[in-house]
Amino acid sequence: MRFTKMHGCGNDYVVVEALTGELAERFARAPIESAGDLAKATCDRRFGVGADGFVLILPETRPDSDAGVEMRMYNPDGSYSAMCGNALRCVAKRLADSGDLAGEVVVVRTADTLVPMRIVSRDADGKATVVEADLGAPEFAPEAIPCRLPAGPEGDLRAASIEDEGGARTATILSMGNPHCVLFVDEPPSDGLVASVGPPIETHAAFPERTNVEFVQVLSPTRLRQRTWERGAGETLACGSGACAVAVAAALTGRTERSVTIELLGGELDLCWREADGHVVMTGPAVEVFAGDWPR
Ligand SMILES: N[C@@H](CCC[C@H](N)C(=O)O)C(=O)O
Repeated sequence: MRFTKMHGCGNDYVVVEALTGELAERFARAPIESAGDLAKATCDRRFGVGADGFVLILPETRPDSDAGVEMRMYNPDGSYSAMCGNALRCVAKRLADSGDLAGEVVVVRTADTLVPMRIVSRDADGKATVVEADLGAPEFAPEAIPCRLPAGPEGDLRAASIEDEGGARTATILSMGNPHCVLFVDEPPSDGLVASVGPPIETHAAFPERTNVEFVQVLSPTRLRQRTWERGAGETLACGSGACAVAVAAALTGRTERSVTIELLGGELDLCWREADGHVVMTGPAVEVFAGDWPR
C-alpha cells in the first residue's frame, strides 16, 4: 500500500489514495470500521509510520453526489471521525499534486458533508501549498453534537456548565461535523492544563461519542491562541475542525470578530465564519513530508 505522509500545521496524517484498483475494491464499499485496525497500526509512532490520523481517499460511491471523492479519516485509536479539517486540506493538495484535480477547485465528501476546497497558492514546481476549505455551518443543537447537557436560553450550548475533578467550567459546545468543547482561558494554555483537563472532558458522560477539547486564549478581537486535546488522538499540534469551532465559539460569545487568525502549536490558520451563509471557511497550509510503502 503506497502512502504519503502529510501534515497541516503539524497535524500529521498517513494518506492513502485508493481511487482505483485493489485498495478501492477493498474499502470503497466496505463498512467504515473496516479500516480501523490499519489506522491503529500505521499511526503508531513506535511500531508504525506515526501520525495523528489515517486517511483514505476513495472514489465517490453515492450516485447523486457532487463530490469528486470521499475522504475517510481515522484517529490513532482506530475510531472514525466524520470531519477532519487539516486532513481535508491535505487531500486537496494530494489530488492537485497527483493531477487528479481538473481545476483549482475540488469537492470532497466526508460522511454526509460536502466540502468545497480551492487551491490558494502553489510553489515554483506547481505543487499546492495553501488550501481554502468550506467546512459548512456549525451545529448547535445538543442532540446533533451530540451532548447531553441542556441547551441554554438561546437554544444552544454557548455557555454550558461542565464539571470535572477541578470543578465546574464554562464551555461553548458545538459540532463542526464532529464534537468540540471549547474552553476559554485567561493565560496561555499550559501543558498541565491540557493534559489534566483534556482526557476527563473527552470521555465525560455528557458526550456519548466523546469530544475534542479546545483550550483558547483570546489575544485580540482578530487573534487567538489554541491548544487541542483530540478525541482518539491526545494532544496534537493543530486541529482544523477545532479551529473552526473556536472561531465560531469566540464570535458567538462576543469575544472576537467573525474573521480571525488562530495560533496553534504547529502553525497558523485563518478562519472566517461567513455572515452570508453561516459557513466556516478555513485557510491554511498543506505539506507533503515523504512517501512510502506499508508494509515495507
Ligand atoms: N485534527 C482533525 C480532527 C481529527 C478528528 C478528531 N480527533 C475527532 O475524532 O473528531 C482536524 O484537523 O479537524
